[in-house]
Amino acid sequence: MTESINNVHKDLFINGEWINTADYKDLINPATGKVIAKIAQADETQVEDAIQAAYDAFQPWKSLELKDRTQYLHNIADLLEEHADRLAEIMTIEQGKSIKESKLEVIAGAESFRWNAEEARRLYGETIPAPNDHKYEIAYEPVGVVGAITPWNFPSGMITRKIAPALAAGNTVVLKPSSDTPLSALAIFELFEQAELPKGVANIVMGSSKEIGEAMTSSKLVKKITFTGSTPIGKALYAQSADTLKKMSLELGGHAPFIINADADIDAAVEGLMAAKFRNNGQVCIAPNRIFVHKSIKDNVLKQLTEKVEALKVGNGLNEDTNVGPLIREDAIDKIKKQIINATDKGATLVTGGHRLTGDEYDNGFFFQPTILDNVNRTMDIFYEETFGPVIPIITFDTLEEVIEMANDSEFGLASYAYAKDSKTIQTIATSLEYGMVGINEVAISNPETPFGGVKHSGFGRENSHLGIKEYVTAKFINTKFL
Ligand SMILES: NC(=O)C1=CN([C@@H]2O[C@H](COP(=O)(O)OP(=O)(O)OC[C@H]3O[C@@H](n4cnc5c(N)ncnc54)[C@H](O)[C@@H]3O)[C@@H](O)[C@H]2O)C=CC1
Ligand SMILES: O=C(O)[C@H](O)CS(=O)(=O)O
Repeated sequence: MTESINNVHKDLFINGEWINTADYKDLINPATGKVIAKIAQADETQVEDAIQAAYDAFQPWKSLELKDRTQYLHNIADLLEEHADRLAEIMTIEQGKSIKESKLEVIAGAESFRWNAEEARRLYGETIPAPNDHKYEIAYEPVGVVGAITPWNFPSGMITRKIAPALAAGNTVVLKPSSDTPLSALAIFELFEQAELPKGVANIVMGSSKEIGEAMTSSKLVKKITFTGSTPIGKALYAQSADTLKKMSLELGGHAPFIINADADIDAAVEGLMAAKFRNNGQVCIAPNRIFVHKSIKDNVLKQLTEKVEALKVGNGLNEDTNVGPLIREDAIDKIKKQIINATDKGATLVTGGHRLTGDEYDNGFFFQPTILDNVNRTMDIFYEETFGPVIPIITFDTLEEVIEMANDSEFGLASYAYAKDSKTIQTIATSLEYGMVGINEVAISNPETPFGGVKHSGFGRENSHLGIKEYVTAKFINTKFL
């Protein structure tokens, strides 16, 4: 286990060189609570060096012939696939998720590099009808240096879905990965080095989030910030970027409603809910967080769900039979416990779970029982706060109008789901939900081909798909008069 961790670089990668620092910070394995590595912490000058390196690399990278530029991305995709087992092990050790999920995430990252390499070749400009002696054109041009700040819940996927389109469109990047999961990012950068990506095209700095965030947002050289993480930090970065007027993509919190209508296929709904809710132990911004069940089918749904939840195997993600790993940190357990206590104090029923798992089997890891709460209502914090953990709150409803109103009663607007059969009901739900994504009788809503992103306080901008790469270009209008 320690070999894969020991062999990863722990330093900054700036202008094609591994750079050490004066300060190194402990990294914890959430399944054991033990220190597994010491990670370089950049000082202010080193962050500026990374931004400058990306700036210097921009013109040559942007000017490469497209087939040459995209070949680098194809090579990176090959390397990600080749090293998927090692990258997955590193991810599970630092983040906790099951090894199967980690491997799928790395493979999806390779797919992201391939998709964007292909899509870069279709970043066609446009011509607009113009007078005979004029030509009106739109050309899509890369924005320049991109500052990317990523979270810990998808330590590899969040990086690949940002860096792949940025590089494909001709930009250069400075990445600040989450301080909870830097090793997956560093292992990816080792592959960039192996792919002989030109110096400065991709740089990585770890250190104080606040200081690096401030350096990126205040820099005149950085033209775009792409961020995935919590809504308060997203808002802070938005405000900080006002002075330099950066282009931004913000993929923030979610609080997905999951509606099970009276006519739903209950087996399919329960299966979809289990898959979406317990992926990465609920630490997913598109995880179902408020489960609205029609009162006529509640008992049946609850029975099936309880059996499945109680059968989940919680443990170290490295064990092949683990379904659900630990939470990321101690404070994640505190947040969930607080929501559960608040809900039960106000009348919710604890159907199963509700407690931290301790004892030899769980080391000193951050393990929590998969939990179901019944009789949840709007007086409870869990109705409005993002949970980011293995808790299923059940809320019953009577009419379609009532459930749509409740589902939309959230400051968030990222993902939403509904299970129903009647086509008019489906149409009403799909058009009425105020969310960036709606899954109908389906929970797989994140693919390289399809747009991912939210509305309201879940942020703006889209990742993946033909829209995702457009977030990394500007549209230039060229008006030529022929003399
Ligand atoms: N949308 C999503 O996928 C995510 C949502 N969250 C939500 O946020 C809650 C808290 O999780 P955290 O890890 O604390 O999220 P966070 O928003 O603090 O962390 C996300 C990233 O932002 C960085 N960051 C933190 N403060 C910053 C600052 N002042 N300037 C620049 N970068 C900064 C972090 O180092 C990390 O790289 C979770 O419980 C969950 O509700 C967290 C992670 C991902
Ligand atoms: O939590 C997220 O940011 C996403 O849900 C990850 S994924 O579902 O697109 O893989």
